[in-house]
Amino acid sequence: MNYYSLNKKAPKTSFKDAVIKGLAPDKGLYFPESITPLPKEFFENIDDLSYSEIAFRAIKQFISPEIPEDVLKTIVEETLSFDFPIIQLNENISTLELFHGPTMAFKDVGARFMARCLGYFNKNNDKEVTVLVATSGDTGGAVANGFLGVKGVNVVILYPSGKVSDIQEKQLTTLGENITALEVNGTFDDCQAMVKKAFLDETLTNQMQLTSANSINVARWLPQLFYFMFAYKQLHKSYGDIVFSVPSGNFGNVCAGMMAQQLGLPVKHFIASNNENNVVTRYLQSKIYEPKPSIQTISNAMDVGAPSNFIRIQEIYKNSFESLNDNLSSYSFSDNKTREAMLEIYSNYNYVADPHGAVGYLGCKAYLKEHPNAHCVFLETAHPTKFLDVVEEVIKKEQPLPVQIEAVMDKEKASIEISSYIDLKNYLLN
Ligand SMILES: N[C@@H](CCOP(=O)(O)O)C(=O)O
Repeated sequence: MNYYSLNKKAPKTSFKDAVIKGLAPDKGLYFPESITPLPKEFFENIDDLSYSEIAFRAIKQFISPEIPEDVLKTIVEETLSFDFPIIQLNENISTLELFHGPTMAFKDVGARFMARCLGYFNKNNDKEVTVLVATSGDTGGAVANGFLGVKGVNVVILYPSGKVSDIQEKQLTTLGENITALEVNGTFDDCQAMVKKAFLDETLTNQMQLTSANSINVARWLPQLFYFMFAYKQLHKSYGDIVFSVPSGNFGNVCAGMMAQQLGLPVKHFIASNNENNVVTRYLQSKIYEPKPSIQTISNAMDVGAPSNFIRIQEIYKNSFESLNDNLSSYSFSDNKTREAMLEIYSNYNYVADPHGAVGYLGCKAYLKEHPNAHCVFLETAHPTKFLDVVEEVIKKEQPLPVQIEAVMDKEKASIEISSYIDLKNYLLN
C-alpha cells in the first residue's frame, strides 16, 4: 500500500517508509492511497472469527506486501494478547473497555503494533531510530511499555509538567533502558509542536533517523480501527447499527473508527465527546475551525487544543462539511458535568468509569435525547485507577489497584526538564 501526504507536496511512499518517517517531508500526515471495503461475508461471519483474525484481515491491505502475511499474523496476535469486553449499562448504553493491556489505556494496541512493525523493519539495519512522542497522559506510558528493549530504537517522550496524572507519570518516567522522559514546562500542544518541528529540522534529520509514535504515525493510528470491529462482534446480534461515542483529544481514535466504517463496518453515527478542549464541537456548530491553546481538565489525555487527526477526518469525508456533519456529532462537557456523570454511572449501574469514559457517557446521553431508540457504545479509554484521586474523591470509595498499576507505584521517577525547542534539540544532539 502506498501512502500520500495530506499536504500533497511530498512524494507517495510505502508503508515501511511512512512508519519510519512518521510525518511526510512536507509536514503532512500520511494517508492510505486506497481503502477497499471488506467483503460482506466478513461482517456476516464475524462470530466465527477471533479478534486476531478480524484484526489481521482488516489491516492487511494497509500493510501488504512490506510485512509478509505470516509475520503480520504474529504481530497482530502478540499485540492483542488481552481482552476488549463490552459492558452493557442499560438498553441504550454500553461501554467498550479498552484498558486491559499492560498500561491500562487504549493506546497499548497501537503502541505494541507499531513497536513490532518498526522492530521488523529495523532488524537488519544498523542505524538507530529515535522515536519522538508527545503525550497528554496515556500515549507516553503505552509507547514506553511497547518499545521497551526494542533493538535499535530509542524513545524520547515529551510530557507537560504537572498536567498528567501521578500514575501516568510513573508509567512514562520509570522504565529506563531505551526510554527517556522529557518533562516540558508547557502544555501538550507545546510538546506536540516541538516534536513536529524536530521532524523538519535538517540539523537533526541529517544526523539521526527520527520517527513519531503518536497517532500521526500510520502504524500507531490504524490498529485503533480494530476496537470498533470488536464492539460490533459483541453487539451485532442485539443491536443493528451502533452509535460510537469516542472520548476525543488528538482525534486518532474516532478517525480510526471512520476507517473501520470505510471498510464496511455498519456504524450508525459517531460522536466525538470532548472536555472543554472543544475545537471540533465548535467547528460543527460554526463551520469555523479555530484551534485554541489547551485547557487543563480532569480528563487530561484529551487536553489537546489542535488535534492532529482532524485533517485525516476531512480527507475521509472529502472535505465536505455536510457529509461529515451527517456522520459525526460532537459535544463538549465541563469537569463538573464529568464528575456528575462518574457519580451517576456508579450510583445507577455500579460501574466505575474514568473521567474520559464519563465524557463519552455524556456524549451518548446527549445523542440519545434526539435519538432515543439508538444503542450507543462509549469507549472506556483508560482504567479508572489511572485517575485515582479524582475517581475516589467523586465516588467516595477506595479502589483496588490492578497489578499493572501496582507494578509502577513505588518506582522512582526519572525525567529531564526542558522548556524550549532548543533544549529538545540539544538533548537529541548530545
Ligand atoms: N491523548 C494523547 C495525546 C496524544 O495522542 P496520540 O493518539 O496522537 O498519541 C495522550 O494520551 O498522550
